[in-house]
Amino acid sequence: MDPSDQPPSATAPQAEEGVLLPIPDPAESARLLGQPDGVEPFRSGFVALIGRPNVGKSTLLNQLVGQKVAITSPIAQTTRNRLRAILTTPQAQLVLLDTPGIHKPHHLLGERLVKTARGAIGEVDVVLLLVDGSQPAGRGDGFIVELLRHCRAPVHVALNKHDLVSPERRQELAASYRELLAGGGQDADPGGPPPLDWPLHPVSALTGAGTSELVQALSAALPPGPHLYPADAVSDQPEQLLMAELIREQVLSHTREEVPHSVAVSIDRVVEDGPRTAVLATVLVERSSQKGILIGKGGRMLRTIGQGARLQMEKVFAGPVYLELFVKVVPGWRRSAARLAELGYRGD
Ligand SMILES: Nc1nc2c(ncn2[C@@H]2O[C@H](COP(=O)(O)OP(=O)(O)OP(=O)(O)O)[C@@H](O)[C@H]2O)c(=O)[nH]1
Repeated sequence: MDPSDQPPSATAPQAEEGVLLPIPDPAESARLLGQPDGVEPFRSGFVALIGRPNVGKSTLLNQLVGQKVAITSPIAQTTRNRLRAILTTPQAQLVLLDTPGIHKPHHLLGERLVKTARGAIGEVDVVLLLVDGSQPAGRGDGFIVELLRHCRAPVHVALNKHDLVSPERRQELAASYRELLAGGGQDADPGGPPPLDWPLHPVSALTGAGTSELVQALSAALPPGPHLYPADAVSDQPEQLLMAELIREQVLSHTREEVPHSVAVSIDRVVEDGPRTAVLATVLVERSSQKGILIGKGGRMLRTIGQGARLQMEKVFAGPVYLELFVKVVPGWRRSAARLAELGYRGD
């Protein structure tokens, strides 16, 4: 007999039946987590920080966790790796994913940055869209709003850099973002997508103004849940990655446009040498002219970079650091997928 004629066995999966999952009920979750009645449950979860380059994502992360976990720079596209910063309050634990600014990719590294940012949106409990609130809403903001329109997680919008704006102008700027979310205000196409009611939060990542209200709103949007990391953790980033980022930050702040986008740092060795940590690292550039700039006259530039990075490392790792820096020319490293993967710039 043809096996396909046989009746299905009792244990065979019944594909057509499907499974009905219960809709999450916060009160029920709180009860299961052992929360007494009337007490707000502890909440925890993942928050993706999304925004155009240079809107202040790294500055906000550092401000929220109260210490340096991400590098910042006035040059766009500083953030390359997805970083988890952890913020624990008495009410909640927020695990924040820093994502590279969303922009149009120009080369392989650019494509990976965008892919990492898009990937983060699908995996989180809340999305925080950060915009430069010192400027009216523009087309770039519209692009990201459309990207986020169908995301499953609730979206909150932080209007950053409010310290740069006079109180009168703030209303005007906030209105431009409200209009963007509403679908273009009076000119809106009646058949267009429905308006979005994402909450707006004015903040200054630089001064910290408005950030505690923002944390409260984000915490309330998380599901009830336990601590995901120890309460005193601020980052799950491997130490060596942070060391490399601190060196890259110094390169970005001491050199001009000729160098920044073509620089990567690899940490070659870390040795615990008594009370101090010895770090050997290589700065990779694409052209020998860039190597010349980085080393500087009589090695002066490299010394300045090394000194700055060492001081930052000593702050972050709370102890003396000995840092030795090398510079190496690797032509076209930005375009080489294998080299990117080796340096930890993952596309997945
Ligand atoms: N005045 C002011 N400047 C800010 C604020 N937040 C960030 N900045 C500045 O804006 C610049 C960019 O900040 P970053 O935090 O590096 O921006 P980012 O969004 O992480 O940038 P990418 O890594 O390119 O995606 C830096 O010069 C910051 O000092 C703010 O609230 N007020």
